[in-house]
Amino acid sequence: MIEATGLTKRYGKTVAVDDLSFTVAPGRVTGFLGPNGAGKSTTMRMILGLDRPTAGRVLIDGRDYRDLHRPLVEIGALLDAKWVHPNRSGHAHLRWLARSNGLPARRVDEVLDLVGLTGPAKRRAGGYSLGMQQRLGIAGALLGDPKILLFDEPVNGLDPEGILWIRRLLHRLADEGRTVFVSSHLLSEMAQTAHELVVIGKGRLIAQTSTEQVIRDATEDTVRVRSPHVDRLLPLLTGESARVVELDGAVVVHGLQAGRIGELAASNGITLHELSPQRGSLEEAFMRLTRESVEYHAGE
Ligand SMILES: Nc1ncnc2c1ncn2[C@@H]1O[C@H](COP(=O)(O)OP(=O)(O)OP(=O)(O)O)[C@@H](O)[C@H]1O
Repeated sequence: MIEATGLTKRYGKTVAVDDLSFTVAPGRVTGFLGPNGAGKSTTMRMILGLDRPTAGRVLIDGRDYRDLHRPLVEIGALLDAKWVHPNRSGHAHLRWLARSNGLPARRVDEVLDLVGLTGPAKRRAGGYSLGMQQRLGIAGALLGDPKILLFDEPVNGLDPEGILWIRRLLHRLADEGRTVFVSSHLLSEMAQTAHELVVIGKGRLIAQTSTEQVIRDATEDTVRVRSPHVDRLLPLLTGESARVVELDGAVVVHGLQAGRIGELAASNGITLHELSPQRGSLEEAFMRLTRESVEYHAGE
């Protein structure tokens, strides 16, 4: 469990994190979302004791990071996959990490196997692809078999197979009862990966709830309808106070359920070629929620 209370970080006049309170529960994947500069990395650094809060605090299973006796056993993190000496092999990097944290050497082979990096482990890390670097970073986070895991942009630059692999890994870690906190700008991926979301903008909390609820609250479900008799259908829909927008030869209906539209069509002998409920996306929800918090809009 991660608990942030009134967490605040100022750099001179910049308020990077502003009175932020949230909790990250075990057994779930919690996504950490926010526009560029929202304060996600700063928050993660404070969780890991790499930055000292100006005010407020963040606790890891009830304790401050600085009070953890063997941090890697309690909390593992991937903050920057490039944080590896380029001339060291992946294996040597992990062995050094294990030794400096009092972890057994056999754990190195275990985590290399877990992330599928056993083959190239003896090659110099400077020659690793981005995907291999991410896997090595994740191996480092898993080294101490911690109950809490933090991943900052783990799918950054990965190919579809790598992204799918990360999604499955995060789900497995959560299923094992771990606390998994992960930031990403890939919203379609987060919609499939995260059970819960913490959304911030300009350092402040915008939403903390389930991914489904975030989408439901910030978007409107619509129904897409195609019919050869649109002219007869439209007055029936607007007669029930629905709002209709014609788009690409179809009608997008706001404010009326698919079932009711089907009933109206059937009882009036109107043929339908399509009747498909459309769910709002996390992208739409995110845009709406963070509209006020984006520092720079395109075209400015
Ligand atoms: N060491 C620092 N000194 C001064 N300002 C900083 C420092 N680190 C971060 N900031 C500022 O704090 C704010 C939050 O930055 P942060 O990197 O935490 O955001 P982020 O949500 O991780 O952004 P991104 O999605 O672009 O990675 C930004 O305005 C940034 O410029």
